[in-house]
Amino acid sequence: MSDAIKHECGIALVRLLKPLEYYKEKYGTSFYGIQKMYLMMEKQHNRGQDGAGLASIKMDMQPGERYMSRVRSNQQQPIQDIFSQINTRINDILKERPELQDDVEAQKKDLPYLGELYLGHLRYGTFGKNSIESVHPFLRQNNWMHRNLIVAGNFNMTNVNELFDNLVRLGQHPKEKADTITVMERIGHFLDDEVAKLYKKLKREGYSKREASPLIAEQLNISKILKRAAKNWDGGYAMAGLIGHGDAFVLRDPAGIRPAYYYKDDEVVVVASERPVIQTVFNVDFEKVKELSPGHAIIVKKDGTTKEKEILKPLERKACSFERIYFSRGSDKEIYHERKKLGRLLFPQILQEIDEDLSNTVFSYIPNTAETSFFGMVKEAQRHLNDLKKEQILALGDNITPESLNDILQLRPRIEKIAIKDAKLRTFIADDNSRDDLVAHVYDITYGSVKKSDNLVIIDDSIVRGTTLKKSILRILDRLHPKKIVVVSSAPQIRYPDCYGIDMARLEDLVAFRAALELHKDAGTYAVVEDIYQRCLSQVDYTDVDVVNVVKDLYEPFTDEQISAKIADLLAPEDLNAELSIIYQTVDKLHDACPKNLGDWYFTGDYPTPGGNRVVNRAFINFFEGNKERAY
Ligand SMILES: O=P(O)(O)OC[C@H]1O[C@H](OP(=O)(O)OP(=O)(O)O)[C@H](O)[C@@H]1O
Repeated sequence: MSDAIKHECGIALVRLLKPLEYYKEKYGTSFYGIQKMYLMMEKQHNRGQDGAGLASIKMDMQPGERYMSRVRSNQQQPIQDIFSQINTRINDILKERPELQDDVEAQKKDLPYLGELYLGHLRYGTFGKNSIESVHPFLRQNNWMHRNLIVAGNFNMTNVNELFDNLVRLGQHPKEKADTITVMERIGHFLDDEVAKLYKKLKREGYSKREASPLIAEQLNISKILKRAAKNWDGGYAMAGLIGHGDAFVLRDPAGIRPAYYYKDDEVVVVASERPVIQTVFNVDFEKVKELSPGHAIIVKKDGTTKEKEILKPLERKACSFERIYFSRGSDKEIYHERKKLGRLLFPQILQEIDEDLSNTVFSYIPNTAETSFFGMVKEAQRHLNDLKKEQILALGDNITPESLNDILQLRPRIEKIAIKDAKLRTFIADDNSRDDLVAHVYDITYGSVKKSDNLVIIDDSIVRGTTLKKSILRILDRLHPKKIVVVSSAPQIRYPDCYGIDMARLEDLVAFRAALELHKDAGTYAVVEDIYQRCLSQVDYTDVDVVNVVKDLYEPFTDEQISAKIADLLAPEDLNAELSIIYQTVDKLHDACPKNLGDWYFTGDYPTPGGNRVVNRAFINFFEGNKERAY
């Protein structure tokens, strides 16, 4: 599997429950659905910037009339690109045929993309080629309406090879080994099977082929299809699909690794990867947007009946904590508080690192995601200073004077905007090849904000490969000549690869892993590396449930602090003048801050699905053998 595409990361689904005339009447436009899709996708651009795609379905069309459309783009600004393609096509037709302007029925017939059901996708494709073929949604077409399948997902499977072999065993001949194709073909296979069974049943009941078609669509049991299709999936996913006649579904993985939220009223059913997107676009309160339960699917039948159904037995909930720390937009009510708390909880470690010298310390953050945890960190600094002030004021007793009081009250945390990000891009989700150069040039600095006697505390949400620090931030901070730079990470040390959708694939890319290797070299215990390799090899033929993550043993002898100190050594440019230290969040405090998202495999090595242990050991084998392939 050398060039498969991974990390498909944002979905949006809209089902309009009323006829298009209703929206024209109420909202002044029959393009209501398209407009909402644009907003839903735009507001999730944090989840993927390499590609975007949209598919639409018109319901109840006559034979010979087009009812499915799809548009995809892998251009620079893919969301804008697909919607400008849609607008151009629609406007061109409207210009030629102005009589369509107010005739919704004719519009639906003759304008592309104008339908009742929409599925959008944003692609975060950090691996493999960014060709248009890798952009979702994917189509599996057929002349029977109810056999058409459109799939888009935020997912990553750890057992693609096994799933592929299963398809071959079914007699299929898949054109690619990529998990998207594998997953779609699997759903497609059971869709076909279900359709065939229904047809047989209806035939027995005396229906003709033509009469059977709408009845098949009506009786199609989506949850049964999903149960059979997803039985052997091992991974993290929010898998969305549309069926040609108008059924729709979104299925979430049983450990709840990938996120999915939905909202329903009498006009729409909406599903998205992030809650605030739905809140803003449909103007609804936090409480009205539901989280899709792990192992469940939301299924919207063509007649509008909407149900959340258990498809797979839920596993222990391990929702991805990196969603909360970095990946999601921080505008969600809960995520906003969680990020602030992450910053707050780091303050005691920071205070120690700066010898409690708050007068000579400037606080700042690396834009953009860390801004919220910065607020939390500063609020805690304020609270700490208030306690100090209280003590000092009380200690003054009768000697209190306006001047002495003033001196005390003047104490406050010094905060500055130090680092500036020139581009709106998220570098982490930029594709591997261009990232280093991007990181090196994307940040700039505010001069004149730090004195030579100052500590500079700068918080970032995560230090993964350390590229942002090494290639850019540390050098530019050093130009301000602080005495000491303290980099604070609101995430714990990332020690293990992710295999469920966030791009942390190669062990040797992770700076914590490189630090552990160096510590073993220093301690004369590097032989453990070969030993771990041998133990990884010895498990290659085990079934997934029996595999143990032996890479944990690499970190076992060292404390978090030792690893952090070594990371600082590795990341400090040789000519750095300031003293450098790095502080990471602890895993316990992360859980305290984000209690609903306890998925922490990249920090702890505790994978929520059996496939994870195989992946981490494979990643170690790849590292040891100098094999640049990804482990899943
Ligand atoms: O250690 P590294 O491998 O360099 O990765 C971590 C960095 O990448 C992310 O920035 P990004 O530019 O993606 O996004 P942001 O502006 O939203 O923080 C993140 O916020 C860290 O700064």
